[in-house]
Amino acid sequence: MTGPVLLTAAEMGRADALAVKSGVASASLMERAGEGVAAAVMRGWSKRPTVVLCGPGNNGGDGFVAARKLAEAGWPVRVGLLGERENLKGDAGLMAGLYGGEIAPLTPALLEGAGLIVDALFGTGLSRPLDGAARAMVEAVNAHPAQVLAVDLPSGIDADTGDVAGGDAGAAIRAARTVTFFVKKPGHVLFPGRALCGAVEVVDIGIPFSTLEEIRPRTFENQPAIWAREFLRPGFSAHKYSRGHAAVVSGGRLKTGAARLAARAALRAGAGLVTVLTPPEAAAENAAHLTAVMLREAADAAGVAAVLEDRRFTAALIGPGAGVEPETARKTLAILRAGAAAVLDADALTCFADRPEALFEALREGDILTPHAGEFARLFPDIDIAALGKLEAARRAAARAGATVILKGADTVVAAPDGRAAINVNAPPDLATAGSGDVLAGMALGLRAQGTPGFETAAAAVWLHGACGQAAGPGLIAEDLPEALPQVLRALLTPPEAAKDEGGS
Ligand SMILES: NC(=O)C1=CN([C@@H]2O[C@H](COP(=O)(O)OP(=O)(O)OC[C@H]3O[C@@H](n4cnc5c(N)ncnc54)[C@H](O)[C@@H]3O)[C@@H](O)[C@H]2O)[C@@H](O)CC1
Ligand SMILES: [K+]
Repeated sequence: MTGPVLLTAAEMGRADALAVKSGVASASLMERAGEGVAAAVMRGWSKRPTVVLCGPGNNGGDGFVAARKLAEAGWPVRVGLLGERENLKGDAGLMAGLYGGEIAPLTPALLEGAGLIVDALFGTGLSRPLDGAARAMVEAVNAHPAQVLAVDLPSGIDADTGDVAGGDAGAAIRAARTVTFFVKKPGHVLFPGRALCGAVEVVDIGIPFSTLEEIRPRTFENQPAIWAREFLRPGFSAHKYSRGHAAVVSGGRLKTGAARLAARAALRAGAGLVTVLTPPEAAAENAAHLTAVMLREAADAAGVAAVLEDRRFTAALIGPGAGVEPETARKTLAILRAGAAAVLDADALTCFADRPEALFEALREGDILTPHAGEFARLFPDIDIAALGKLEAARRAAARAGATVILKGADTVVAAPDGRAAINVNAPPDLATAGSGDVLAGMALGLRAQGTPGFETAAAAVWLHGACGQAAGPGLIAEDLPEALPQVLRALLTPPEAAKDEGGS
């Protein structure tokens, strides 16, 4: 599997070294990288005055190659360099020599009359926030009307976190397009990096894919390829009992909607049976709104435990609408002791804020936690998302909890306790609406109830949730999302050949 693999800066360095070890010349990697950039320029824009901004490392080396290729094609090119020409080392020094044209100092005056700017200041080697001449240049570029093509990454973006180095006080290029090499980096898919990249193109520079066998990447773009879609299709011998029985714990009388939303999503995601466990005082309210979803009373933690003694329950969800009272923590622990797989959301997470260890001790590997950033901070107060980035924070949290963590947001990160992580890219902003998270938890519940492992369940649920958001479109409300699942699943499970037949008949 290579398509959805993401490599960190360190892993990319290893890929580079392994390629060279296998006999690929390092200068040829840079030559092809720069060639790819020049080709993208010529494909993307008509001929116009182009300014190439080169940095002091190999990103700048790619810039010199691109400038040479553009000049050879008759493009009017100007090159600016951060630092001194004689300080360029290795392949970058070589490529600066081969460029042959004038190399100007890096000042905003370079941009006068530019119709296009190629940003080759920094790539995966960025090691601190931009300052001095680099920062002044980046600010001038962002204020300039010409579009920007970024080489590898928009300069200022951290390849591993997608953050602007230095945070709000830092600076980074805003690009219309980004050309990267071999495979994408996490910084291309995590915000704000994702937004600053514009359209991302991946260019093959001759690094053999066999290097991935040695690197064993653990970070992926969340695509169906990473969670083999077979589990979404019931086998021919399936019956409702073989597809799992999911339980959803309902909140009190005025907070029952969240559980019903989740229950419906679980049923649509393929759980054979779904039962809402309701406090007696909310039974009438729940009963009035349920049809295919079943209903049982469970007054408290003991009641939940009693229902789940029936081992045909394969998974249970608590959190949506649950309330942060101590009884929610007791019910959560009852679920974890019962042996069914657990999906814990919202209040079921927050109610452990004062004693997270009690929760972590009870969790098992297949369990799933679905915090947003606020819930995450309450449960993992010493894992600082702002300092570590979402990816590393989610990874540490999953290792700490011993369960899969879905750290929700526009770029939701799914992390497993074994170190695997997936970054989601298909969620439209329309999903930021009341009840949307309840539906996601329900989708995870429905998949987990069928025996799908925790990480695959979580990644698939997040992707399906995003796809349902796209299918429902602008104006969507949470109720629309489970209803969009059949069309999303049909598209996902229809082989391309059959889809052609359907379209053509
Ligand atoms: N790894 C690979 O396989 C390949 C990498 N290539 C290019 O090489 C790049 C990585 O090259 P490098 O490792 O040389 O790193 P960069 O070129 O990204 O930058 C490193 C240089 O900038 C300095 N620096 C870092 N942050 C700075 C800051 N904030 N202000 C001022 N100076 C700063 C460093 O001290 C170093 O001199 C990639 O992004 C890519 O563009 C390509 O040539 C093709 C092959
Ligand atoms: K760059």
